[in-house]
Parts: sequence; C-alpha cells; structure tokens
Amino acid sequence: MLEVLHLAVNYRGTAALENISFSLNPGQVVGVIGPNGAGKSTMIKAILGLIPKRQGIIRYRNQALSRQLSQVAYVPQRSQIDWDYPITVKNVVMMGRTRHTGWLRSPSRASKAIVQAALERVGMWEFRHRQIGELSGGQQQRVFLAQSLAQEADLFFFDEPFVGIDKTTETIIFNIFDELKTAGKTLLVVGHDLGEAARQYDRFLLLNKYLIAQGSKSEVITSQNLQQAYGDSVLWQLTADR
Ligand SMILES: Nc1ncnc2c1ncn2[C@@H]1O[C@H](COP(=O)(O)OP(=O)(O)OP(=O)(O)O)[C@@H](O)[C@H]1O
Repeated sequence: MLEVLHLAVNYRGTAALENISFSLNPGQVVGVIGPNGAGKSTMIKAILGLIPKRQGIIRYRNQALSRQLSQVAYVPQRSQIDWDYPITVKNVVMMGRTRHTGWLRSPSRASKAIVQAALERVGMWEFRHRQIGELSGGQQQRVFLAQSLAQEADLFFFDEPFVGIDKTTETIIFNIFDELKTAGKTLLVVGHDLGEAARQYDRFLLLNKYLIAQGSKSEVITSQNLQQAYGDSVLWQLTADR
C-alpha cells in the first residue's frame, strides 16, 4: 500500500497543495481529477521526490518511498518531455532498464528481450530505430508506456496519458491498465476530463489544492464536490450526469 500523509507543497512561498492524505491499494487504478492548476502534476512530482515538499510523509509498504524508487514507473505529461532530444525509440525504452543494468553496463540479453516485448505490446517494435521526435503524439505516448512496462515496477504514475492521442493508443492504454491491475500493480492516473477515460478508474481523487473528495465514482462525482472543485466552470455541468 502507498500512503500519502498530510502532503503540502509550496512554490516560492505560495501553497500549491495543502494537507493531502490518501492511500492506494494494489490492483486499483485511481484517477486524479481537478481543474487546470489544481496541483495534480505537483502532487505526483512531490510523491516521487522530484520537487521538495513543505510537509508530509510518503510511505510504500511501511517504508519511505524515496528509498524504493526502483519500484516506481512514471510517465510525465508529454509537454514536459524534450522531443528534440536525439534518441531512438528503442533507447527510450531501454532507459527503463537502467535501474536493473546500471548506466555503464551494456544491456543483458534479458533486458533486450524485455524491451522488445514492451515495444511489441504497444505496437511500436517496427518503429524502434526512429527518433522519438519523428512520431505522432499517440505513438510517443505508447513509447513511454513501453518504457514504464520495461521497468517492471509495482507502482505506476501516469500524468495525463490520454491527451493528444488517437483511438488506437487509447485502447492500448486501457488494455494495459487492465493487465497491470490484474497483475496486482498500483496505478495513479491524472485525467484531463471526467468523460470516457474516467470509466477506467476504480477510485477517484478530486483535487484543487486540497483533496476535496476521494472514493468511488458516486461518492466523488457529485454536483456539490464538482462545484467546489471547478466553481462555475461548465465542464462539470456537462459531465456530472454521465
Ligand atoms: N515550477 C513552478 N513554479 C511555480 N509555480 C508552479 C510551478 N509548477 C506549477 N506551479 C503552479 O502550481 C499550481 C499547480 O500546478 P500543477 O501543474 O501541479 O497543476 P495541474 O493540476 O497539474 O494542472 P494542469 O491540469 O493544467 O496540468 C498552479 O497554480 C501552477 O501555476
């Protein structure tokens, strides 16, 4: 179980997150929803120790997560990745193996087989020699998904994986989420809307600086909670009754 206790984050003295507490159980896909600027990406980065927290404890299996980062796979928002960086599809996925092989050792036969299987799983093996900048948005997302699979992690964090992708990629991502769930993995997924993708989630965290609600869809997606998170934005009014 992953436990987040009283997490708070500041950016230059201004609070982006306050008093966030929840836990994640194995075999669940948990969706993080909330308006732009709610702190969804910030929450993932703080949990992973990529940015400092003002307060809070992050524990995985009763020990500090910071000492178990090899258990974690993270796929950041596409906008945060430098797509001009000269690297092939295959080497992006091979980077998922560095915790297993080390930076300086050449990859083992087993690692090469894992990378191939991951690329085949997302339908990108034939693109293995391409530069990542030369792919469509959906293909890029699939390559990073393959990298996370190659890591053989237990905890998966995906930041807005459904933005700017095609239907084929969406189906592949849904199927892989299902497989990871069945394998007892723990998934935290930042979603950009409450529509199609939200059907995938077993539980929801509704965020806007504070954790406004957490639980099942019927517990979280209520008019009152959405009003509190989104204010008078029309977004929730269109999606609340789905
Ligand atoms: N590096 C930074 N320095 C200062 N402020 C930041 C920084 N990164 C994010 N913020 C601010 O912190 C708040 C939370 O941002 P964050 O990107 O975590 O939100 P989000 O919910 O992921 O948004 P989106 O849905 O737009 O991706 C916002 O007000 C944002 O402007």
